Amino acid sequence: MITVTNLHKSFRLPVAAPEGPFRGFRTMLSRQHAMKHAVSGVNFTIEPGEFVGYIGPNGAGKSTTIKMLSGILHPTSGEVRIDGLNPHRDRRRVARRLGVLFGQRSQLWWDLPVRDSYDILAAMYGLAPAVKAARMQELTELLQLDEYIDTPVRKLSLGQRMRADLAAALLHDPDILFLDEPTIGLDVIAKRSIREYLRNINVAMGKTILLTTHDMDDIEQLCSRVIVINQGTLGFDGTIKELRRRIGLPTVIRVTYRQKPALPESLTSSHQSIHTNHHPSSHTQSTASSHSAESAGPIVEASALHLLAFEDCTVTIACNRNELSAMDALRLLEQYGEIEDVHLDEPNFEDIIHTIY
Ligand SMILES: Nc1ncnc2c1ncn2[C@@H]1O[C@H](COP(=O)(O)OP(=O)(O)OP(=O)(O)O)[C@@H](O)[C@H]1O
Repeated sequence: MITVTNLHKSFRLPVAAPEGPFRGFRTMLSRQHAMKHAVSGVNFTIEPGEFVGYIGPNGAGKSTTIKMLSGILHPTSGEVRIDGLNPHRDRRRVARRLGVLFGQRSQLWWDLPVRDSYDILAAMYGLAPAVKAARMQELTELLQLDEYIDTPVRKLSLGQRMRADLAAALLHDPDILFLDEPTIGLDVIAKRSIREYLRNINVAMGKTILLTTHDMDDIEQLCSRVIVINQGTLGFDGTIKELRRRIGLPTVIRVTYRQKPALPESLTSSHQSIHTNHHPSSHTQSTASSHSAESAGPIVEASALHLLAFEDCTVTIACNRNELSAMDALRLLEQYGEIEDVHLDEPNFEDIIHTIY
C-alpha cells in the first residue's frame, strides 16, 4: 500500500537579476532567493492492485510527487510510505518493490543491444540466473521483445523503446509501477498496444500502477481512479464517473423524428438559454452541436432539459444526467412524435478535465 501524508516539496530558486548586461551571470551571483512550492499538502492512499491516473497541467507537481514516491527526492515535509517503508531512508528495499518508467528518458544503455541492458539490470538487482531467465521469458511473451532484443537501443522505434523500458521496469518483478508518460510521442497503434500491455500488467500480473499522462484516453481507458493535481495541491480524487458527475457537463441528445414534431412551449422557450462548455467530438457535429461549442460560458443551468436546436425533423437537446437520465429524456421526447433515430453524445473527457485545470 502507498500512503502519502501532507506531502510538501519546495525548491529554492535564485531571483532573476534586473534587466541589463550579463543578467544570467548576475542572477547566478545573486544572494536573493524565492521558494517554489511544487507540492503543497498532498494526501492520498493507493491500495494494492489499483490503477490510478495522476494528472494535472504542466508544472502541476506530478513528476515531483513521483520522484518523492520513488525516493529520488526528499520531501520538504510530510511523509511517503511504500508498504510501510520510507522510500528515501529504505531506498534499497523500496527499489526492489518499485518499477519506474520515465517516458521522456530511457533507463537502458543507448549504444548496447537491449539484451545487454537487461543483463546489467539483472546483475544490479542480484537476480539468480534461473530467475532472470524465467522473467525474460515471461516479459518476451508479454512485450514481444524478440523482434529487437539484439538491436542497440538507439536504433529502436519509439514504440519498441517504450516496450523495452517497460520490460526493464518489470525485470525484478516489482509490485508497484510508477509510469511517467509511457505513451508520449507514440502513434495511435503503438499507444493502443502499450495500453493493452499496461492493462495486462495490472489485471493479469496484479501490479499496482500510478500513471501520469497528458493523454486523457490513457486515463479513460486504463484507470479505475483519477487524482488531479494543480499548482501543487489536489483538486480531485475519485472515479472518472464521479468526476463527470461532479463537473456536471450535459449529455447532448439528438433525436430525428419521422415527421416534424410539435414541441411544447416549455421546451421551445428554453432554446438559446443554454450555456455549456460541452465540445462534442467531430463525428457528432451538427448545427446544434456547433451552437453549443461556440458558447463557452458557465456550466449548464439547473433545469433538466434544454433545447439546443430544432431544424426540420431533428431536435437537439442537452440534459444534465444528474437530474434526468438519458432514458427519461427519451421518454419525454417520445411524446412529441415518432422517433426515427437517436444520437447520444457524452461529455468529452478532455472537456471535463479542461474545466478543472
Ligand atoms: N529541481 C527543481 N528546481 C526548481 N524547481 C523545480 C525543480 N523541479 C521542479 N520544479 C518546479 O516545480 C513545479 C512542478 O514541476 P513538476 O516537474 O513536478 O511538474 P509536472 O506536473 O510533472 O509538469 P509536466 O507535466 O510539465 O511534466 C514546476 O514549476 C517546476 O518548474
